[in-house]
Amino acid sequence: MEPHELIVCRDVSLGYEGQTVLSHLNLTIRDGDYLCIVGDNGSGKSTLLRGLLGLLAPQSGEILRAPELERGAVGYLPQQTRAQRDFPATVLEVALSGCLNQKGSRFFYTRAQKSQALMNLGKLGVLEWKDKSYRELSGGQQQRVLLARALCAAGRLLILDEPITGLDPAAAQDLYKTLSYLNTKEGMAIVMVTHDLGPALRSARSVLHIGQRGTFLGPVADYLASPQGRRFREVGP
Ligand SMILES: Nc1ncnc2c1ncn2[C@@H]1O[C@H](COP(=O)(O)OP(=O)(O)OP(=O)(O)O)[C@@H](O)[C@H]1O
Repeated sequence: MEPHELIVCRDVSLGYEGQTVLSHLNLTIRDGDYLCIVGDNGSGKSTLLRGLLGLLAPQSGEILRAPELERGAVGYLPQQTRAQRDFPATVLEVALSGCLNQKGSRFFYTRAQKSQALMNLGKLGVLEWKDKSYRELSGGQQQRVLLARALCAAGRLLILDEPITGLDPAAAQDLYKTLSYLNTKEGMAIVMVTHDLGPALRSARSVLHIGQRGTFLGPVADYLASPQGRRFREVGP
């Protein structure tokens, strides 16, 4: 792998127990990339994220990861479930749990990890709630805390699975602004699965569209001119 490459998928097929969901995918994620993954329900977007994260082994082909990602330095914002919304911990504890991968066998978080968690809560504009109970926050507020948590884990890459689900338009716009800031000012690579194409594509650089009639991978402008992208334009916002 080249030094600026984070994840390289070579001719990768992914699926479950004999069923192949994605076939022969070639994809490279590099430092500073901002990739949106789009496609119909059930097309395999979350499956691909599992592959990128190393949670699902490819059926064929190979997925290479930069060494620091192998050690867990990926920020991951999964789709939220109802049960997670009720998590009994303070906002700071939730953010700090993003540092778990770096904690090793130590029982306590270090002072540096606490400062990092506080800094990330500050970046997301939720520092004032640090001692509040997480379960008492609204969905949008919780999403910001979870993004701060993901940032605690992220070295160079953030992976997000439908991050604006349940957010009102203003909260969604705030989230996109934050992601743009992290990408352009801090050089964080972002890979995001979304159904919210219009606003998402305004900040993304490239698109992977997984469709029944084949995949598209390329810059946003080329996507919008492609058959898949044109279809989206007809039905999109
Ligand atoms: N753990 C699993 N075991 C077996 N099959 C699965 C599993 N997870 C997903 N699938 C199947 O893999 C296919 C792709 O699912 P996936 O969740 O990756 O799609 P998606 O594009 O993320 O969908 P959505 O837009 O609805 O979130 C579906 O047919 C689904 O039923």
